[in-house]
Amino acid sequence: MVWESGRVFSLRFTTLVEAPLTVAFDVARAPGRSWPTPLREVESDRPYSDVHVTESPTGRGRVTSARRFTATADGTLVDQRIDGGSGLRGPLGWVADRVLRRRLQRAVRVDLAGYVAAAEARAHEVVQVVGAALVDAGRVLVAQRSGGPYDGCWEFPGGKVEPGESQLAALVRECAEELGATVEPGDFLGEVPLDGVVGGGPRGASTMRVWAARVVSGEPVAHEHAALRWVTADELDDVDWIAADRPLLPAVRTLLTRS
Ligand SMILES: Nc1nc2c([nH]c(=O)n2[C@H]2C[C@H](O)[C@@H](COP(=O)(O)OP(=O)(O)OP(=O)(O)O)O2)c(=O)[nH]1
Repeated sequence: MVWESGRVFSLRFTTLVEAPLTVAFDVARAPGRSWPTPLREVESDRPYSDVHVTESPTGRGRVTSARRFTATADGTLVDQRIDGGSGLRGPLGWVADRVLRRRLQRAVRVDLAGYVAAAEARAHEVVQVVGAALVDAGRVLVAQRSGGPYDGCWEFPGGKVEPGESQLAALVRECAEELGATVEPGDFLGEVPLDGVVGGGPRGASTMRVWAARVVSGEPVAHEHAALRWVTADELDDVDWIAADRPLLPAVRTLLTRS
C-alpha cells in the first residue's frame, strides 16, 4: 500500500491471549488507548476481525490497524497489522515517519499488556462450554438432548467447564459422566459464540470450544441424553443440531474425511 504523499511503514504484532475468541474480541473493542490520535472503527466482523483508522498526528497521513482473531487450542491468537505514514515528504517526512513508527510501537505494547490482562480476567467470568467430536471409522458421535430449551436437538457430548478446571479436563469428565466412556482429546476444531444459548445470557456471556476426540475405553451409552448416533460426513447436514453448532460442521466434515 502506498499513500499519495510520503512513505508508509508496516508493523505486525502477534499475541496469544488465554481467553476464548468471543472474550478476546469483545475485550479488544476499544483499541488505541495509548495512541497519539483516536482510532475510528471502519469494519467489524465479530468475533473474527476488525479494522480501525486514524489520522497521523501531522494531519497529513493515515494509520490503519487491522486485527484478526483466531481461536486456537490455547486461547485466541490476535494478529494485528498496522500500516501508516506521517504523510510528509523529504527529510522531514523521514524523521516524522520514524517518530510515528516508534510511538505506535510503544503504544501498541502498552495497550497489549493491559488488554491481555483484562481479557484473561474476563475469561473467568464467562460460561465456557467444551464439546467433543468423537470420531471412529469415519463417523462422529452426536447426542440428543433430553429436556430443557433444546429438547430433542442434537449436540456434541460435553458441558460447562467448572471453576478452576482446565478445558480438556472438563471434556474428559463430561464425556465420562454423559457416556460412561473414557475419551482422549485430539486436535482443536474451533469455537462458536453461544450468545443467548446458555440461559439466554447476553452477547459474549458464553462460548463453546470443540475438540476432536476418540474413545479409548468403554462403549458410549446415553446416560444423560435421549439417544446417541454415529453419523457420517454425508449425514451431518441432516442432523437437527442446536443451531449454534452448525458453524463447526465444516471442520467436523474435514475431520471425518481425513479419519
Ligand atoms: N454439550 C453441549 N452443549 C452445547 C452444545 N451446543 C450448545 O449450544 N450447547 C449449549 C447447551 C447448554 O446450554 C450448554 C451446555 O450445558 P450443559 O447443560 O450440557 O452442561 P452441563 O452438563 O455442565 O450442565 P449443568 O451441570 O449446568 O446441568 O451449552 C453442544 O454441542 N454440546
